[in-house]
Amino acid sequence: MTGPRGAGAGHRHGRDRRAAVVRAPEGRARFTAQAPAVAVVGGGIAGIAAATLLAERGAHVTLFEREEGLGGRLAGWPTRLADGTTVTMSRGFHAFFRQYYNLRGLLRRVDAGLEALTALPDYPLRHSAGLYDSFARVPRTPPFSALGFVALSPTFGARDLLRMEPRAALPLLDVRVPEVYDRFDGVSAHDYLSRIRFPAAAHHLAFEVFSRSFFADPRELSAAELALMFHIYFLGSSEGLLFDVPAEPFPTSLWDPLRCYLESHHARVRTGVPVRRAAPRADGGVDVTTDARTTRYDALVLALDSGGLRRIVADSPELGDAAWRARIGRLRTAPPFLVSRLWLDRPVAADRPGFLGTSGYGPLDNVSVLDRWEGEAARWARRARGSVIELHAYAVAPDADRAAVQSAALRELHRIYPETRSARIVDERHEWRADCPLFPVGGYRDRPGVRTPDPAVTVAGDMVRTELPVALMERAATSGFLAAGALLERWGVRGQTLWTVPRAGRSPVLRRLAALGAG
Ligand SMILES: Cc1cc2nc3c(=O)[nH]c(=O)nc-3n(C[C@H](O)[C@H](O)[C@H](O)COP(=O)(O)OP(=O)(O)OC[C@H]3O[C@@H](n4cnc5c(N)ncnc54)[C@H](O)[C@@H]3O)c2cc1C
Repeated sequence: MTGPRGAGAGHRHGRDRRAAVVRAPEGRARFTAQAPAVAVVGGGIAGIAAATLLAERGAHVTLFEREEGLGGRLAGWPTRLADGTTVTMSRGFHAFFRQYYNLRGLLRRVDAGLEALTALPDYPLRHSAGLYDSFARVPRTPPFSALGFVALSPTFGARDLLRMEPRAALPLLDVRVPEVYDRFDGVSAHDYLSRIRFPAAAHHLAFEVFSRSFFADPRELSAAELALMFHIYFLGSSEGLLFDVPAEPFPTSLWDPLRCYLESHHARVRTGVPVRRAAPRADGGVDVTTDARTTRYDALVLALDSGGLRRIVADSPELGDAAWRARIGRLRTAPPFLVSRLWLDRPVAADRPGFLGTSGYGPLDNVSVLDRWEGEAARWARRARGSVIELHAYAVAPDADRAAVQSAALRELHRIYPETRSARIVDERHEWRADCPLFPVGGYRDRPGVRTPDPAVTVAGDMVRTELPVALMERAATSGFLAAGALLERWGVRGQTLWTVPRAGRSPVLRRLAALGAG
């Protein structure tokens, strides 16, 4: 299925010459007569990707989203501040990495030059013990990226390097999906890193930040997910750890244009409409039930967060088979997380980066200065002569006192950017949610693939097994295209050409080294 870039493979949009193309099975360009009706449930990235491809091919698509707006975890909604301004609240900072080829392909449908995205120049990390790491000067092409990071990072001293257990680290040089799960899904990220004897400071700084970005404590996270992440973002791709962020709030930059695009392809977008149940029909179709009615569709894409998928499957006793239903029932959701946004009456120091990953600062995982990159926040900050700050705290204990966590995050902000101590909070919003998937040790076998026992029903979302090296938003987009493609294939219509970072270690030298580790 994969091969080098070639005719019909689509454009390679990144800089990595080894990025892999995944061609869809051959088929008609689109439906002509008698196009099927398809329901897509869930209006996050996965559902939007699936609905987009199906609608482009001429299917009659209805996209159901429970919330009032599209975007799922990247939805935005208006909120009125104490000073009378209406702004857009969201869960804020999301890094759109350069190796997110399929997500970028989705966005290019409405923004060919990706002008709605703006680059952040660095990904600095700071530890409370005083260590500071930066990826800005690190070369982007492996293995120089890893070597450069080690050479430039104050977290790797010569003594640390000598203590490391290189043999245990070698498999990181040749990560393949799904083999990485066979090998490492039974080990926690924490135990694996301890085995490598990663220098404690680097462990805290780089890996804890990474692992917590998966909303999990490293003691719970599968080492396979961590190894995969290492491959995608670091050793397996020459795009580097560079990323972009939307230059305006998510609805303006992303969802409003994509909704128009869907509607221009005759898709019906039904926001504020939760789907309650689905039931297979004897004629091969599926009945989809909302609070108002039950409607027959020829096929169904379930593009939900893991809790939403569990709920619908639990309430739809005829869907799939017993084994599949049991696996869905075992899917887990990561602990709650907090996104706090503060509108302050004074600016932060001019040299503060737009985004800073943090470690060792209590519950705080990162700090964004939103007005550095989001137009709406920048306009508010200019008018108020202030700043807009966002704090993220992931993997919070479910029974934690939430007000205390919010106060602790603010105290840590004061430590990191002391000039904020004297700032007055003009207004603040605190979003507590728990809708990210958890990838626990040994959990891979339970995660659903795109296909289900019922050929008329497919699944998409960032918890789905795609057998490709993709994660987070890119897994959502990729699985959405694959879920739509699996339906199109049945009807002899072509799916989406996809791209991924290389599907194995990049160079023969690294692969040979990795083979030593396997011995
Ligand atoms: C704070 C935060 C920061 C993040 N940062 C990054 C980052 O920097 N980089 C990155 O790549 N990823 C990041 N992520 C992860 C990213 O947000 C997700 O991977 C991605 O948005 C998942 O998309 P999805 O479509 O799979 O799921 P979702 O966005 O959760 O979409 C599922 C949709 O289904 C809807 N739904 C549920 N039940 C029903 C129902 N019964 N009927 C109808 N609709 C229903 C939900 O309302 C939701 O809109 C971050 C996530 C969070 C929360």
